[in-house]
Amino acid sequence: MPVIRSIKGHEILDSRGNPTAAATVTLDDGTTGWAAVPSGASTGTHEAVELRDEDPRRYGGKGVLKAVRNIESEIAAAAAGKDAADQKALDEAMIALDGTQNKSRLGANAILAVSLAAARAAANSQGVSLFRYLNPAGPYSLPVPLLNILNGGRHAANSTDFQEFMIAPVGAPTFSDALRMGVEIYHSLKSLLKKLGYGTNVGDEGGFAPSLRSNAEAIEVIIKAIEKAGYAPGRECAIALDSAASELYREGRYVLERENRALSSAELIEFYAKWAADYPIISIEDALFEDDWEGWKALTARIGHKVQLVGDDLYVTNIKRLKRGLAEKSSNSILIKLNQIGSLTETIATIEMAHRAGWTTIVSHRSGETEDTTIADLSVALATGQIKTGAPCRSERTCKYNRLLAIEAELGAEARYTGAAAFRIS
Ligand SMILES: C=C(OP(=O)(O)O)C(=O)O
Ligand SMILES: [Mg+2]
Repeated sequence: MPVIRSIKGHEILDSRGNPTAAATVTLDDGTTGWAAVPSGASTGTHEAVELRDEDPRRYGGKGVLKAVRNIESEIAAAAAGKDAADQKALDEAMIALDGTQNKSRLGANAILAVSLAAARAAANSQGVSLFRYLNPAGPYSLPVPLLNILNGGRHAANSTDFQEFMIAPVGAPTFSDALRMGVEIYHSLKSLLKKLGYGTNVGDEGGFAPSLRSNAEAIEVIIKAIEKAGYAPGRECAIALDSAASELYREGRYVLERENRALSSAELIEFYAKWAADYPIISIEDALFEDDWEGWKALTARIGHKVQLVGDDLYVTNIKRLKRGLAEKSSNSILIKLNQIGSLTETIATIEMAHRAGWTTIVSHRSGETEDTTIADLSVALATGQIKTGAPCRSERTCKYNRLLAIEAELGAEARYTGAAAFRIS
């Protein structure tokens, strides 16, 4: 049983050029594990706290030296001598040490960096891949990649109101075929946008960010890109959205600037119902505001039988909010972001509760990412069936896709691609 000998904290940069926290855990057998924590832009109000410094002279007050100090002082002292492979005991000790509901004292970024680095160290010490360490018995499945090929909202200025237009290659036979399809459609979209006279600069997650005339035009150009790449929209490659509607919400209405209108919750639900009837949309995330519980319930009753409805800001990977969603039938799916809750143990508990209830789960990156690839292993280990990790370009996104290719190769004949079954809707 290798125990934790020491922990180092690091202030590193994320893909937006902002500082973020990382940690290295060293065990008494000499093995190490490193992990880094990403950072969101359209963060939910109910997320665990990302601790940042107040010193305006460093990174305009956005440094994470406080979190790093907490890793190296209090957390390191509490973790020293603990079994790195007893994830639950380690995470519970850090949560108790923090002592708050939202990890605001030590920082969810500090706690999560150590939580993940300890798991990596334990896997390295056992000489196994992280996905096998997380679930030694399997079964494993390769997720459907939800590739965000058109960025808007908080992730790209002057683009669509909705934040993410993703493609889901549900009809591919394997993960590598799905990724190839996604890449071909991404390049097909680029040439189509050029031909239409739109810009092909990219947003925070690597998707194009053109100044389109309307939100519907984004869907229409993506359908054309799927066809131009030689695939059947819907059957081979479906469309998934993340509206990030909390960012559109002003005084009880949803403001669509591109379309010069502000919709009530009921009107926006009808808007989605029409889109779901007109277009091959398989999934909508954060369709409504994070506290519009009544609206979510109505939306699920209206289109939940045929569209995956995913709560991101609504649940913030928090089991308490998920329980409310399950009781009220607020949606049929949950987005999983480790840093929304701040420990590996709590994240896994949330995924398992959702699966037990028959809901789907999507493991997700953040818009500010690092080269850490933990989410790829987590999606395979827990058979979440879907992963959201941006466009197939920019290394902080492709490292997750490349890790999934490596896992597929390691599994060989055992590798299973989830495909359309991941969505569990008719
Ligand atoms: C990945 C997302 O963006 P962010 O990290 O900015 O919250 C999201 O909203 O799903
Ligand atoms: Mg989201």
